[in-house]
Amino acid sequence: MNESHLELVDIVMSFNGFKAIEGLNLSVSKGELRCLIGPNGAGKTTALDLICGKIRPSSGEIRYAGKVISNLDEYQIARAGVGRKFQVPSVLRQLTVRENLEVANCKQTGVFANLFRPGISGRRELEALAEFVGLGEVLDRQAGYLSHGQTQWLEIALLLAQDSELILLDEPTAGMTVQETHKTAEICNRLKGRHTIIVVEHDMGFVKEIGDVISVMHQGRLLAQGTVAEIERNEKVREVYLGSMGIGHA
Ligand SMILES: Nc1ncnc2c1ncn2[C@@H]1O[C@H](COP(=O)(O)OP(=O)(O)OP(=O)(O)O)[C@@H](O)[C@H]1O
Repeated sequence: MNESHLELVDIVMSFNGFKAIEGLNLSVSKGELRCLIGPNGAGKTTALDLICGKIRPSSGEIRYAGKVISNLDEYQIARAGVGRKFQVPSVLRQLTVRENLEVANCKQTGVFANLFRPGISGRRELEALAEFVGLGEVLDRQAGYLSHGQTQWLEIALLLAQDSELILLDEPTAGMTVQETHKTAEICNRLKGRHTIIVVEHDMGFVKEIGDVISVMHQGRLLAQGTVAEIERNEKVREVYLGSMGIGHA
């Protein structure tokens, strides 16, 4: 767990002179699930945009699996194993769940290698993956007819089908019911150790369910980092984000 899988080193991101990220340093270990929290405008989504190559830093360096990726194009970073789930789903609504997974998986040779032992037929693996995210019963349903929660889980399954080693989730529970949020936490917890995951979230109940280490951003920088308990106690974090009532009430 100690090997650094992703490193952001002195990152600055300037939009026409406005510094959305101003000297961000972040290191995430292999197999770790890191929660990224902070007030609106702190730079969390921009940080994910930088990691997946949607934008390039004005200065600084991003390293993934020991290699500099901040000079690569988005498709090259995706090919290197970085998968991003956006707030707006990108599933193919006309296709079934099964077909969506097949499309996501078709370019890979090591079928679902991260999740399931080799030797199982592609069909079995695909079904096991659907089961893993709770979509086993709706494999042949058109994606356009899935519930909001199911659509989000399909998005996560698509990243797994692409064999993404580093998974970036931007507010995965937005718009979910309490039950759906809890189920998403279960999925995230089961992925720990097998994938490196960064989750940007405002739902502090969810963060508490999944977070081992939490990084708090404020004004484009890292304000604090630690366990849920440490973050809850941190005066600076309470001041800018959590208020005085504790993380459960943020
Ligand atoms: N393309 C852009 N051009 C100009 N400013 C931008 C751009 N993208 C982001 N910003 C600004 O950078 C700052 C950080 O935005 P970002 O979306 O990363 O914050 P965030 O922490 O994800 O906030 P939220 O929790 O509201 O999603 C904001 O002030 C935002 O307006």
